[in-house]
Amino acid sequence: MNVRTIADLGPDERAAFFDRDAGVDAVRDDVRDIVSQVHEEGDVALRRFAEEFDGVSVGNIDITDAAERAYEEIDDEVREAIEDAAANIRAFHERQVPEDWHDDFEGRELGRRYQPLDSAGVYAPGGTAAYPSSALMGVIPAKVAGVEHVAVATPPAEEVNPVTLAAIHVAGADAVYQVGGAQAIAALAYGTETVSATDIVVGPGNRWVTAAKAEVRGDVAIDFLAGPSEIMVVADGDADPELVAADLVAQAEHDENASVVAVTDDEELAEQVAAAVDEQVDGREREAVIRAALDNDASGVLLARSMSEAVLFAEEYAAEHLSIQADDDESLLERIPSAGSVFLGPYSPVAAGDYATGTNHVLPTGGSARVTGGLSVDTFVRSTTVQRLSAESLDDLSDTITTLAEAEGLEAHAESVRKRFE
Ligand SMILES: NC(=O)c1ccc[n+]([C@@H]2O[C@H](COP(=O)([O-])OP(=O)(O)OC[C@H]3O[C@@H](n4cnc5c(N)ncnc54)[C@H](O)[C@@H]3O)[C@@H](O)[C@H]2O)c1
Ligand SMILES: N[C@H](CO)Cc1c[nH]c[nH+]1
Ligand SMILES: [Zn+2]
Repeated sequence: MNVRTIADLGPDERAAFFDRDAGVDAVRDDVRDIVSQVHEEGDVALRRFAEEFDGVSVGNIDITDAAERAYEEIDDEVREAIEDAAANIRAFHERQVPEDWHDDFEGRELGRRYQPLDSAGVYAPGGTAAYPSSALMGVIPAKVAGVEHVAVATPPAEEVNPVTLAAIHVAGADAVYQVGGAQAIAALAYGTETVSATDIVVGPGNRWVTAAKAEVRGDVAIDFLAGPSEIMVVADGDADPELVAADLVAQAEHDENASVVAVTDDEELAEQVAAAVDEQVDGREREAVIRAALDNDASGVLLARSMSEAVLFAEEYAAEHLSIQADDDESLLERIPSAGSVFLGPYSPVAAGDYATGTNHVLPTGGSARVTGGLSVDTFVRSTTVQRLSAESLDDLSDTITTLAEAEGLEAHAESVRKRFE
């Protein structure tokens, strides 16, 4: 890997770091076509795409029964790890359950109530790697929120990954379908003969999955775009280059479209990180994927003229994962509010949050961390405001209401208030 200096990046090179949706944009037309075929042909299209994209001839699309069996059959050690991670994820998300409230505002009784959505569709990726952890991250918050029907879609295979199925069972899903990619998102959004349509479609995935969520948004609720993984490491000269490199390589391992960046003001550290990355990639099982991700226009080891420049770059990047490996990590964090999830200090590798701390790993990518956080209980609840006014409190407000109604030319609005006092 080469070290590049931020100040020397050309405008296009710089823009590439902040425009990370290019891979998703490139498949939008294909995905629109897949989504409309599923909408029109249902299960027939799902089976056709399973053959075409997954090389699998699917019998039963509904494999709900297989989840409990897989749970019984997997290794004890793996079952325990799933249960351990699930308990931590559940505990963290239980803290997020919003409470109804109401209060008296000078005679106006005002409140907010929360209700779970009726149903949710969770995508658990499984193309080039299996993602049991994503099944936990999608299903558990929905169930903690109180969603009655949670369905999971995961790519088809001769034998769907048993660990993913076991995780789906532990998380408490109500239905499991073997369908992957854009076609899975379309099925959860619109329904087919086998798959029930859901109120919201959530979960991470590759660029086809992500483009499909963008396509169905509007017809159905989605969480946000949680595409190919990203990491931004902000490091000072005291950071351990081997650890910085390890975190970059780990996220690069997800997808050739993943984006991984380290930024520092210390030239020696930058060179050491770049060299350590090269060493750590060699001979890995997913070496080709990692190398492709490292070659991305939005990946690199960057040298800043100061930590202030590094911080500004990281804030503009708005990474899915922000790792700060620097002495004054808390004060740097104050200056980088845009990130999906933050990892502070040398003992907080992103992999810890990926699996087991309890925080959610379904996180916004492509810069959308500027405006949204990750998956949470909030994703699965709707809020309603409620109000009851006394005669006196309506009287107190009536001049304000009628004056504004008349200023808007909406006489009937004003009249509906005056009528109460005739
Ligand atoms: N942002 C997040 O929160 C987050 C969390 C976990 C994983 N991820 C990302 O999820 C992704 C998982 O990717 P994956 O590929 O392993 O699994 P996946 O399940 O997302 O995608 C596999 C599916 O892609 C479809 N597909 C593959 N090639 C296609 C083509 N040429 N045309 C149309 N469809 C095609 C197939 O239908 C296949 O079933 C990675 O990018 C990873 O970084 C993101
Ligand atoms: N880093 C991914 C989110 O971008 C989550 C994950 C799942 N498994 C391993 N990692
Ligand atoms: Zn990961």
